[in-house]
Amino acid sequence: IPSLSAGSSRSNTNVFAFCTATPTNYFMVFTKQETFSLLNLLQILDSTGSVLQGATIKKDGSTGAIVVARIMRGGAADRSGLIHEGDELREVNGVPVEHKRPEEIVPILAKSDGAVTFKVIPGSKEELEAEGTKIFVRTLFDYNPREDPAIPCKDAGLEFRRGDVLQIVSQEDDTWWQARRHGDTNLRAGLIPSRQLQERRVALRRPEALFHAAGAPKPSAAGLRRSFRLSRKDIRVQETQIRWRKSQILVSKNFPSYQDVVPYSRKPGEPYRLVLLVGPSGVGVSELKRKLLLSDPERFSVPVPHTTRECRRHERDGVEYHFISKHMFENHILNHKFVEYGEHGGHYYGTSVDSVRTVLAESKVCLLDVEPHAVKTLYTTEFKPYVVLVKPPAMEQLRISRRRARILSGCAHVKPICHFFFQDADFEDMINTAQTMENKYGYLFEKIIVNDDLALAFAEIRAELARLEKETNWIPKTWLSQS
Ligand SMILES: Nc1ncnc2c1ncn2[C@@H]1O[C@H](COP(=O)(O)OP(=O)(O)OP(=O)(O)O)[C@@H](O)[C@H]1O
Repeated sequence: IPSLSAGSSRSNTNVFAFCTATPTNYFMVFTKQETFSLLNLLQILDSTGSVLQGATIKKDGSTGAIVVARIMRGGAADRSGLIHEGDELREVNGVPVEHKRPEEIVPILAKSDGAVTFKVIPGSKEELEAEGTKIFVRTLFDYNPREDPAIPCKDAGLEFRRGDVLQIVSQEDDTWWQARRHGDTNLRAGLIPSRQLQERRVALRRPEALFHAAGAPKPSAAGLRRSFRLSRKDIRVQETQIRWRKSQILVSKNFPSYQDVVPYSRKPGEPYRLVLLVGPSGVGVSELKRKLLLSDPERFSVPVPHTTRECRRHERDGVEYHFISKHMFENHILNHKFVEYGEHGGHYYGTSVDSVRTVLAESKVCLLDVEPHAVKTLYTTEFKPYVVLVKPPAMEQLRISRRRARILSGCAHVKPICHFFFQDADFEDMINTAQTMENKYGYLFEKIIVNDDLALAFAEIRAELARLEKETNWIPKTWLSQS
């Protein structure tokens, strides 16, 4: 029997039968058309006995006909090229299905012994060519089709974890897209909720961040930062807390579900991506940063902060700090030169955008810990920030791991003062703040690290940063348009 291309199978010639084999040993047989060109009898066999693999059916609301709702990209039905979305099923194994519901048809298919015969009227809808148009997204939520009551077919769903990169292979349906996990050897696509569906679903739920806002603005004992040198150290604590209060109430109206991404590989000589560490006060951001710096000072560095305080005898301008006048500092503020700035003990401290550029120009990986609202300033093509959220573990683990840890408060330039052990209230505050950060800024975080055991958290972040240099990165598509 001559092997025909999939496209020619839909021609209306008087084909009696043909057979084609795919790598999965999948066969299609067309028999003689019964009436005229549009009515085909299609027999599908496959070696595993599963039939119509990779397609879903539905009852057409207006005509009552059973139609093929979706062809899963890369699945057996898709590869056959013989059955298409919109095709009408008239018979299955000789049983008329016109007035049946889809759930009544499934048992007929299940009873089949390896081969099933369909009588199909090809639909008029032409398949949109998805080939060649590669759309990639980073997922911003976990999805399990088994737990989704709305999905039309749980078996056709694609499970994913937050942060996975998916290739979207079909967006023809407004509510259910088809996607493949990037790098997955399984070519068959799965159903995922479309952006529109997911964002509408989340918006309809009560936003958790709003929920937390009710009891949120509780000043934290761990609220003070130590310095600007090796940690975020406090920057106008009170103002930050006020800002947080507002931001918790003004929860974003958007709940991004997928972020459009494109592959990116750093070219030799190009600066490294800026590494931004974000996390609630006391969670261990400074500790992780300090460990990274100590582990490889040739590779990692931090920007030199600015201050208006006096230079001490052992200090050198441009090493510990850039010492500048109050007038100049305020000028820099007005000219938006700082990523973050604050006041402590009557002096200003701040990290300038230029000091970040200086580190990157030295071909080092620049580590910077910032409040989440400051990330947006650096979320540009120039810096291509890799943003990590450091989260606390659950209360029980916090109590155990921080048994001997002390809250570090004060300022490094006054010598770190560390006196208080963490209390449950500090842990609660840490957990709530991390949750609020995730709710509000989740789409910015490329990696979330839970800092339970310090050694493990450090090993994880170090491995992640090493991976970043070796593997293809996925950066927001918007950064391309900026350049
Ligand atoms: N996983 C951990 N296990 C035990 N102790 C930890 C862990 N992570 C951090 N710590 C300790 O918790 C305290 C606070 O950590 P750190 O100063 O790094 O927090 P931070 O996130 O930088 O907050 P801040 O900027 O307010 O100082 C320190 O004493 C640190 O040694």
